[in-house]
Amino acid sequence: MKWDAWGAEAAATHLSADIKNLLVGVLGISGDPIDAPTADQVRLSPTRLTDTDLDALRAIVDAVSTADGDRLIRSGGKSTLDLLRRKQIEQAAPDGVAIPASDDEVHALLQWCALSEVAVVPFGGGTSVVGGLDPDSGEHRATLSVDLRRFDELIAIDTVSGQATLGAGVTGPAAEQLLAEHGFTLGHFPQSFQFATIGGFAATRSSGQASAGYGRFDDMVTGLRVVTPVGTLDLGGAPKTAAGPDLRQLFLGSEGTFGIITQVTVRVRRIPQVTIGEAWHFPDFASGADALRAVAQQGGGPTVMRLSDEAETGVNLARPAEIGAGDQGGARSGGCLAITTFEGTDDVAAARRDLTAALFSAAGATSMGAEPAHAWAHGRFNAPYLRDALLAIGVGCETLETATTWAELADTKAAVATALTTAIEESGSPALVLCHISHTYPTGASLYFTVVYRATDDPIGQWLHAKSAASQAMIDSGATITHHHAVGADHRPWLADEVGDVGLRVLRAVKSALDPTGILNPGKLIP
Ligand SMILES: Cc1cc2nc3c(=O)[nH]c(=O)nc-3n(C[C@H](O)[C@H](O)[C@H](O)COP(=O)(O)OP(=O)(O)OC[C@H]3O[C@@H](n4cnc5c(N)ncnc54)[C@H](O)[C@@H]3O)c2cc1C
Repeated sequence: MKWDAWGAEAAATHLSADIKNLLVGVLGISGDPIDAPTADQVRLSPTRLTDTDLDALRAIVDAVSTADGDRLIRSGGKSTLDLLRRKQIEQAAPDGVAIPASDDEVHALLQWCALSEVAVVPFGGGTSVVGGLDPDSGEHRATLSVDLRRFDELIAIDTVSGQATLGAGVTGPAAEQLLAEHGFTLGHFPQSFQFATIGGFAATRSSGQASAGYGRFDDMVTGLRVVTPVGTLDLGGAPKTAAGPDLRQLFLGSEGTFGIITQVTVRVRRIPQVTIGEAWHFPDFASGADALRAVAQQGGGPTVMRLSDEAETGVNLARPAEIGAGDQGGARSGGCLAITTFEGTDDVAAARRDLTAALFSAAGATSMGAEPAHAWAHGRFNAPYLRDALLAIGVGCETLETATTWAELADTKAAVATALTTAIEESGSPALVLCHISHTYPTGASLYFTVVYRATDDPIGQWLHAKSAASQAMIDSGATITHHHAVGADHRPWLADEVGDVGLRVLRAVKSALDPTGILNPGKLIP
């Protein structure tokens, strides 16, 4: 993973001259590259760990570093805010990095940190988009990034029950590869799939693009091992239990503030025999949303089901390589694009497709065939590279998401889009706001927004203003502050609105029981 951008070096996207000219015309940018330091030019805050600290840490773990390169790569996640910070000369970073290899080492590290007043930021794939990896030391004297990459094994697989235990540091592709050797799949494909980890998915309640068929990551988890400063919990076992509240739920979404997840047991499924892709054209977003609701409420439908609004359809966001080439490559004008996939045996996938097609057709959809769905599947992990190319020429680009009930969906979409547009326009730039329905449930859906605008001389302040307006609009319209990106530092000011004062007291009580000195991920999740 690059330190200042998304993804692998070789996979960078370069904007075509046509797109650049379009952006110059629409946003009024110059098109020239903006200033950004190389890694060598960045000045990190000096480490506050002493030689005595490092000796103590190295007695616990053999991989401990205070090298600038190791600290820089773990100094944040991959939100636009993070990437804008990476363009500054002076940057904050954790004071050191430790890479433990066993539960015992994690426990010893936590105990040493608690005694030594050193904060701990658990680090998975480094793909947080909510400030979950900010090197915040809180009340403590230093910050240690604890990287889980050595927890990289398939620990066990039970092919009879359909469940597998994976180390927290296993990445998305590694998990699929390890499970495929036994004929199974996890079916969790967030856009950050290539770099994010099993532990990170659990810690943030991640949701993947195939959630209509496989569920969210928290639906897949059957067991967890969590190491805390006061001891280790092994949770899960029986498929369901009435033995009191489900403690696994305390740790799903705990974002490294209650403990470090070292193993996750997940429900896995046999690799499907076939996957059919099909795209659909709806006359407008309202009819498309009604159709997705009908399918989600009926059940037995697609594995992937998403609907772009008119603006997103118009700019071709489903095909990052062809942005601006006209909707669906010019095949149709107006309306909205929906993408579906269906899995199973030949018969099951076909039956699921037919059930969905009947409801879609009744809502005015026409099939566009398989090709646009294949194009989406082919390019679905590429869009984040585009953001880097935009930021490099002074175009702001960020995504944010929420979820609400079907009854409130249209109002929430309008409120968030208006808040974003108004806030960006107040900064002096036009705003292009795109949206799609990314995850569906019988009772509601998540809305995923992309906003593109001209960055000002204060791009961080500009984005914080827009993000704050959008977050407030979500809360005011009764939607959640986050459907799957988590809370981190960025959404923390709105958590009280979401869970109430008593809810916050419960979370604080749990934290103080598990982490009495408050070393775990200060400044995240709990205000
Ligand atoms: C381009 C892009 C696309 C994305 N698309 C999606 C998407 O489609 N769906 C989605 O759900 N999310 C998405 N995300 C957000 C992000 O990928 C998820 O939140 C992911 O689950 C984070 O996993 P990670 O391993 O990278 O964790 P990190 O980013 O390393 O950490 C995330 C948080 O969890 C904590 N943490 C990490 N590992 C552990 C552990 N083992 N124990 C305890 N705490 C831990 C960290 O301290 C941090 O607070 C996207 C992000 C980017 C940059």
